[in-house]
Amino acid sequence: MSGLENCKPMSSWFKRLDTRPIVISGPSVVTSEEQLLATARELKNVDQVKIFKAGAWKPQTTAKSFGDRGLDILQWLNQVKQETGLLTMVEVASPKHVEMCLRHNVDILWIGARTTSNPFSVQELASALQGMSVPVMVKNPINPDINLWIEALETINKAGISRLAAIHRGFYPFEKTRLRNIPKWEIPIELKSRFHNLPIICDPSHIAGAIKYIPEMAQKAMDLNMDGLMMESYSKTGDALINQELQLCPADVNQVLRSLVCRLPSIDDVEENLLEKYRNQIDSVDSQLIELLAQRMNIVEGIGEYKAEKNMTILQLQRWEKVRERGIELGTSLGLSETFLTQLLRMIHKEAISKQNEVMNRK
Ligand SMILES: O=C(O)C(=O)C[C@]1(C(=O)O)C=C[C@@H](O)C=C1
Repeated sequence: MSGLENCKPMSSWFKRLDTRPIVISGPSVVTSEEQLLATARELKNVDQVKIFKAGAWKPQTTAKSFGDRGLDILQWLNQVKQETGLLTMVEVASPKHVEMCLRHNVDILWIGARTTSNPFSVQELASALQGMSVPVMVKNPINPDINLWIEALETINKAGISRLAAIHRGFYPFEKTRLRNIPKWEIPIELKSRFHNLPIICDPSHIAGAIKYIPEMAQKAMDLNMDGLMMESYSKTGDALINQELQLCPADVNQVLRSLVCRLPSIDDVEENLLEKYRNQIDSVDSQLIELLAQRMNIVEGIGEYKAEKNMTILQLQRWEKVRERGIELGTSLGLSETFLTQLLRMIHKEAISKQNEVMNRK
């Protein structure tokens, strides 16, 4: 593990945040004071919701309406805070936003996906945050670029922010998929394995893009041991301007939360010995798998030398087809999925080709 070691667990950010999952909810865009307050009042009745979020400045609005509207919303949010006791959270995209939020006692700031994608904007925000202690959450960039995400988190952290978390909201899909954003769960998993202390929140609303997929995405986030959920919601008494298709009403947020199964990250009793036993078995099988792969690559190198001598091409399509068919037949008969086998064999073949390339280039 390196960097971001000083990140504090969310339970220490504010007293109220000692639950799991920590739930953040609120409207994507604020249409009116009544809608904002009605949503907050209804969310107050949802036990697990601790943080009320609202977009005070949205890229959809015109430049002129930014400042005026933002200021109103920040004042309404103060009212929400006093009336409901919920913590408040606002997206910031410029130093001016940071300054206004801090002046109006917003509890938590978040940096949106589009801003994270731009290191210059992140640096400007970091300069505005220098010396402040406000907690900040950083959404993943639009593209599945983990380094860009890490760079943004580290830039904010270096400005002195240790109450820092990442928000996984999925990635822009180049092809149309069932979900609005491609989750690429391996990216937040990689982030967590590199930075153990960094809390990660999942935004199932933006990943799902449709209400019917939100529970499935929220459950997946829980199974990956994420710290919390950020869900779009609005009171039916008001109209949601944008993202209607993914906004739940507070009662539905409650429903999603109640249907979640929150499994424990580890257990301390006897069963842990059983888990330890399974893990030892896995370690031993993994070692064998890797040794066998190394053996296979040695043989592949031998074939590479033979091919170099006989002036044969590296790629042997007919043979590769046979290898693939044989592997899939054996694997599926043993209960492995065809997709998994196809990917695995393809990777092995790719590595074999690059090994033989090395051999040929050595000659
Ligand atoms: O059989 C060969 O000619 C090999 O080099 C081995 C191998 C493989 O990895 O199985 C690698 C490359 C070929 O395209 C076909 C098969």
